[in-house]
Amino acid sequence: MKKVAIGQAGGPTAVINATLVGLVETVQDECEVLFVQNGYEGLVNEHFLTGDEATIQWVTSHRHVPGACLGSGRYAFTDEAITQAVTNLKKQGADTLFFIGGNGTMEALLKVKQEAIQQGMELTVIGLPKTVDNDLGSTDHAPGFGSAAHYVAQYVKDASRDLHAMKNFEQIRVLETMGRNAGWLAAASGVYKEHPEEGPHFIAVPEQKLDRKELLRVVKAAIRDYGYAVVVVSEGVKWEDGEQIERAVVHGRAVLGGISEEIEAFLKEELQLSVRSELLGMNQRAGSQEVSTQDQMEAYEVGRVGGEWAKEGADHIMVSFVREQMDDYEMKLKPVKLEDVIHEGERGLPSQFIENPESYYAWLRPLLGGGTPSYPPLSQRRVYNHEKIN
Ligand SMILES: Nc1ncnc2c1ncn2[C@@H]1O[C@H](COP(=O)(O)OP(=O)(O)O)[C@@H](O)[C@H]1O
Ligand SMILES: O=P(O)(O)OC[C@H]1O[C@](O)(COP(=O)(O)O)[C@@H](O)[C@@H]1O
Ligand SMILES: [Mg+2]
Repeated sequence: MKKVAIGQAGGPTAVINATLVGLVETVQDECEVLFVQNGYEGLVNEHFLTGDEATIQWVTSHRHVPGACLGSGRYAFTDEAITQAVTNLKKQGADTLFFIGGNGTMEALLKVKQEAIQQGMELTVIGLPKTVDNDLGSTDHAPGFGSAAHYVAQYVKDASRDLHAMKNFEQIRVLETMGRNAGWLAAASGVYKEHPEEGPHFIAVPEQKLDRKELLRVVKAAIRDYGYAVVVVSEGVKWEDGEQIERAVVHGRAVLGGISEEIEAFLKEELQLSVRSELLGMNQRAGSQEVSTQDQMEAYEVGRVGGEWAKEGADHIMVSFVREQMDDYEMKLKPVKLEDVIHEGERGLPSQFIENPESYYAWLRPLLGGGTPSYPPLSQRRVYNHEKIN
């Protein structure tokens, strides 16, 4: 009987547990299951949970629960730690290792495979994708992103209504999204926009440097035409002459954020209007109230299919999504080599999607589940009080 170790690593999502449940339900009859707690740290420090009946039942009760029920986290997985991880897996008698995670997780998984080869251990490794940033390479998208995109788009649509209602008091809102070096999430903020007066009016993505003149031009035009302006900025955006803003470095990884505050200060100074910046918050990645039904279904399938492929002998691959047709979305999965995923690095928003947002929205819509209810246009009566803006 195979012995399968399973862990989750990196930032959690609203649907990462669905992938775990899909996998566990697929392998539990034929394999012994060993859960790894707290990401790669659990492999090194032997935070294992035996997959007995009660534990399996507890894990599978998380199918619709956000977070990462095994514990995830970020951990300095050094070469020494990797050697220890493989030694521990050997000690446990595990012959297969699954990790559910993003680009960092896949890189670590391949390192574990290479170390196992060094130690003469036969270890199958399989990666199951998750990301809210959609920066994972060699796949059309990954579970977690659709829900996060829906969350951001709905938030921005509603924030427009909030700000429009208050425009005699506050005129500009700057909303900062997650995404690290990739603009997929920030760019998704416009997918539910139905009327020109609705926000977002300006979106800044990390793939392009932020031009002060252009920002000012668009914000002024929105204030002039609609009386208010909504700006969306991805946490990884740099000014044309600036660097990425790092709030901290933890285990060698930068915690990004703060560009929205700088934009707030800039626009206040330039326009002498009331401006508020806001971080959309950590629930972008794991909020359960905005889960996309498509994303939830796909997350489970990724786990199920990964389990099936392991039974058929797959090794050092990640389960990935392919899209064959743009206009008729059908979920299709295929194995890709971990080396290829890693080789691609952090995948940014393609320039054709930046230049043509409608083509991006067409690509994105199938991943959002039910989408959003339609709102009527904002008030047609223009009673604005910003003579300063011309
Ligand atoms: N280059 C690497 N070498 C070894 N381990 C890594 C590497 N990158 C990431 N990891 C491990 O994988 C974990 C998950 O990666 P991280 O980048 O945090 O999230 P994600 O997998 O979502 O991109 C890290 O916390 C770390 O333990
Ligand atoms: O504060 P942290 O640890 O950087 O977490 C926030 C980050 O986590 C993420 O949600 C996801 O990161 P990973 O998928 O790479 O783990 C990023 O978008 C965001 O930058
Ligand atoms: Mg990552």
